[in-house]
Amino acid sequence: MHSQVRGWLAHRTSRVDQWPVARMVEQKGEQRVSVVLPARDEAATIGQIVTTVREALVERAGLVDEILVVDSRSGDDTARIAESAGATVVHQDQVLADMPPAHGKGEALWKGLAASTGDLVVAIDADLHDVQPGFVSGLLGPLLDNPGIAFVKGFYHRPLIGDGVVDVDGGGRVSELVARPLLNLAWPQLAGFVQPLAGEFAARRELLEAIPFATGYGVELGMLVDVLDRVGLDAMAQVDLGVRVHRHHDLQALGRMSAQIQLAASARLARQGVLVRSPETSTLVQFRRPSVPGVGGLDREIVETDIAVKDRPPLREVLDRRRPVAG
Ligand SMILES: O=c1ccn([C@@H]2O[C@H](COP(=O)(O)OP(=O)(O)O[C@H]3O[C@H](CO)[C@@H](O)[C@H](O)[C@H]3O)[C@@H](O)[C@H]2O)c(=O)[nH]1
Ligand SMILES: O=C(O)[C@H](O)COP(=O)(O)O
Repeated sequence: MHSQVRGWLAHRTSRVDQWPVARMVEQKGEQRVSVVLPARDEAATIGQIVTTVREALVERAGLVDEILVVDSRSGDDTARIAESAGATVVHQDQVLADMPPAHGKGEALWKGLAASTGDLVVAIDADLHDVQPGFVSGLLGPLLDNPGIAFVKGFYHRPLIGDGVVDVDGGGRVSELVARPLLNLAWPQLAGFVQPLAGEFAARRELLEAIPFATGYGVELGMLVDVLDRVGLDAMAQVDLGVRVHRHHDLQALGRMSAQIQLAASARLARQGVLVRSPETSTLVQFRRPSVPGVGGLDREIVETDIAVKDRPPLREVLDRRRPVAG
């Protein structure tokens, strides 16, 4: 491991219990905090997450000022449940609605940044079971404690849960098989992040508004690379949040997620001059067991998926272009 990374790990890694809510409230002062939850078809979990954050951190502690759920084209009751649990809900395509729409988690997060108002923004995935208030206060800890920190990523143990069997550290398959090897190869300064794809992070608004956002599932890896580029490793930190349990996707869906992450990485490698060019789209060919026996030598169904990840520009540039010119 790079010696800079070893030093960073020692100085910029902390645990959730080092950041008690009461102290965070004192250190918050006049700053405003938004919790943003991108959510697509999360009716099963969104109500519980919003209720936990609202009761513990908005009403009891006063640490959080705004809970914003970005409904990312859900086909279920996500928006209604989130609203009844006390969140403000915006629909992804209705924020900056005059811009051509884009898809996926990164788009939802970018729209969430545009629609929220906090000086500090905390993002939490909406498919989590058993979210604790410490997820939010822990992520805020390093930001509130040290003005030199601009970005904080969560990490945790990740069980893989299936059919009554629990593999205590078997989760995070895309993180282990795609993101980590890619980061170690191309951006070894980021090798100290225990969960590079964690959807749980916090940052200062001015930083988030200054970087591009990859749409889709490229957003987490793209953000780590862009934040490193903008503020350097010493302004980044990570916090151990304990254990995180979420809904698992099947292997084919994880393959499509991986393809989006690779595209976001390749766009950044091209921007940094490492690759000569990066494709804007690609096709992922996957093979599936057919429901009826296949014909000829290939006993598989061929599934082709268009993979497209584009970068939303830094939000600040978009907002500045819209500001009325004085005089
Ligand atoms: O079109 C979409 C797809 C997902 N989501 C939301 O994004 C979050 C994470 O999506 P999910 O499908 O649950 O991703 P994971 O399987 O948990 O994937 C991991 O890896 C992804 C790729 O890096 C990260 O974006 C995730 O945050 C991280 O948890 C959830 O709240 C989703 O509802 C959207 O808002 N819009
Ligand atoms: O973050 C990841 O690596 C993917 O979301 C896969 O997670 P899982 O292996 O826990 O389903």
